[in-house]
Amino acid sequence: MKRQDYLSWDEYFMGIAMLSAQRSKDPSTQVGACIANHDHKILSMGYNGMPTGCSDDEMCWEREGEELQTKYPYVCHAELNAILNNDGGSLKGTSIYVTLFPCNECAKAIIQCGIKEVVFMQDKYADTAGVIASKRMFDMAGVAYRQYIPTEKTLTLTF
Ligand SMILES: Nc1ccn([C@H]2C[C@H](O)[C@@H](COP(=O)(O)O)O2)c(=O)n1
Ligand SMILES: [Zn+2]
Repeated sequence: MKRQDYLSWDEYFMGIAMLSAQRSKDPSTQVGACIANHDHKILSMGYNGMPTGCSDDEMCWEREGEELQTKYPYVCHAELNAILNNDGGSLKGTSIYVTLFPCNECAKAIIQCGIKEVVFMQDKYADTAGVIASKRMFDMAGVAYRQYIPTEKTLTLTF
């Protein structure tokens, strides 16, 4: 008889997004994303981080203060990194698994590259204009979004 406690596709793709988030150097919010197609193939992954060539050690990671001294103008979001990390093939009709609901800038990129489904874990910025705008754009553009339903399964990774 086959194993019964294997990961579902949702658990697998969200698990990859969660693992990717652990690469983030952001001290307050680590976000991961994983893009998969209808054949359950993973096409790309990403996490929030500074652009290539912009040193993680030299850039600011502050949330507050003079804008140019915060992380916000510089950090590349997990979803955008996952889209840009894709190796040239089409992302049309794919699903993006992301640990935090996409902001409006990532929502535009998600729509423009043809991703058709967003599966998110947290929505802690649901009340912000950015996330409200994302949902408005997804609704208009026919991008489905659904919250990942936690399964309480625990997986221990020992490195
Ligand atoms: N959907 C999102 C939303 C945010 N991020 C990144 C941008 C920042 O690095 C961090 C948020 O920081 P906070 O304001 O919570 O201190 O998360 C992302 O990658 N994707
Ligand atoms: Zn974003």
